Amino acid sequence: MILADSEIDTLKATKTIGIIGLGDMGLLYARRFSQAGWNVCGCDREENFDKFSAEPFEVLKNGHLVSRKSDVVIYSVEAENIAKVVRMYAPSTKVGAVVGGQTSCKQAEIRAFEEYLPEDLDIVSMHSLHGPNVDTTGQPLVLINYRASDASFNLVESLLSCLNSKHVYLSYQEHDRITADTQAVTHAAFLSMGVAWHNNNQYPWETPKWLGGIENAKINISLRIYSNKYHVYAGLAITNPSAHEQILQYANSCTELFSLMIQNKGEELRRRVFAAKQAVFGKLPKDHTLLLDDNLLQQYSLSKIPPEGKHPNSHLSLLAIVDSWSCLGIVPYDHIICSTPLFRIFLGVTEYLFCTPGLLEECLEDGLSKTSFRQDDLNFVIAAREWSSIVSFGSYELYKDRFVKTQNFFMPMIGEANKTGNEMIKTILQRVAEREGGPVAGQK
Ligand SMILES: NC(=O)C1=CN([C@@H]2O[C@H](COP(=O)(O)OP(=O)(O)OC[C@H]3O[C@@H](n4cnc5c(N)ncnc54)[C@H](OP(=O)(O)O)[C@@H]3O)[C@@H](O)[C@H]2O)C=CC1
Ligand SMILES: O=C(O)C(=O)Cc1ccc(O)cc1
Repeated sequence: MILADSEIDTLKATKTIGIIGLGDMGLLYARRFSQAGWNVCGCDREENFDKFSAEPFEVLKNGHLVSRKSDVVIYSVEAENIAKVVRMYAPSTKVGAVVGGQTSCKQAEIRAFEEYLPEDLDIVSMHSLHGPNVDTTGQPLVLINYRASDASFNLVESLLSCLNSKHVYLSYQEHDRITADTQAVTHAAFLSMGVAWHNNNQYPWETPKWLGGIENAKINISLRIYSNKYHVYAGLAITNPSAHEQILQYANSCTELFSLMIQNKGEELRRRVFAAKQAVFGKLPKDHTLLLDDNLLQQYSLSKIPPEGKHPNSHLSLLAIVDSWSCLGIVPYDHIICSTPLFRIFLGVTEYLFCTPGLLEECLEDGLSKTSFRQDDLNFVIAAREWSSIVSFGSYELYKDRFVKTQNFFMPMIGEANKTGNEMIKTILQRVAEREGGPVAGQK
């Protein structure tokens, strides 16, 4: 429960909030809490201490110093490091404090808390379902009351209320299941697009094949992911066992649909894709309006060449996501309350392809009869399989190696792609907010 303003003012005057890990998300939280009038302290690795001298909150040398004086401690470190870092600082936690974390998959985080925190400490975890450069207003923020008194939970919820996000209450198991369904597969698709372009030695904005709004969305989001730190995506996929299954299904769906196309098994392909369409989109109300359309996305192109004509495209990456949702029994609309901006865009683009009259038939026809996309689709299948095996090996090193190679390939365009992608996301999030009648959120 969010407390009354007067009660929050009392907490602000008496409680200290500690953030361990002042990277992108930790800094976002520390700055926002401090701007809202909370007493905040934080730390990063000791060797980074001097980087934070201009921050408007107290920066300490290490997590022991943060833990011993803070009434709320939030760990905001890499998923890969969570157990190691919690083990280090947990014994220094102040008596009576409440502890949480920001990692994107909660199983490993909760295990670390269970194992290393003294039993009398409360645990309330959280997850902001957006990146650090997105306006927090109206975005989903998951709160997990794992083991806490009402007073501790209310303290954490009241603290987080200054972000103006939409609070979603889940168990950690529900959280991990939903984020595997939404984030992990979304990332797998966009990561695979990047690797396929890289392996084909192609910058998609230089190739007239990738024309039009849907293609702009694919390119901008893929490059946006490759502009980030690899560990965010690695941690989220590797630490979440449900994600392995989803990503494998995505790779299998890509392989099987592509096999049907190259064998020219039109009837089987149509039957399978239309059954998937029915499973995923069949229950949408008659008056459902599409979130996205090709015209809206047309303007967000990285290409210097004016668009000319239309190129056939099988849209294998989008056919495969609907097929995998259908195979896994996932109805993505059930998870909209927990959606990240990228998931909404992926769903929006997919919905556009599947629900615009005639478009799906056209792309299946292209996939079956046109060969101009075969090489790209083959590379896409290989890339999806590669990501699936990297995740199932659970190797951060392999993940990093694959990610960074493709990141380097796109480096010359990352700055411009981020600018265009930011504009695109801003427009889309405004559209989401208008549709839902909520507060308008967007890119900062
Ligand atoms: N970025 C995103 O879009 C989102 C990320 N998350 C999750 O939030 C967490 C943080 O992500 P993000 O901020 O992006 O990542 P960053 O890499 O930007 O931040 C993590 C920070 O923790 C620091 N750190 C590592 N070990 C310690 C330690 N022992 N003591 C203090 N600080 C330490 C790191 O230092 P160094 O770099 O030197 O190792 C780094 O500065 C991750 O678990 C991520 O999955 C959640 C929502 C969105
Ligand atoms: O929107 C997305 O999917 C992102 O890529 C940003 C992101 C990354 C990790 C999270 O735990 C939450 C959001």
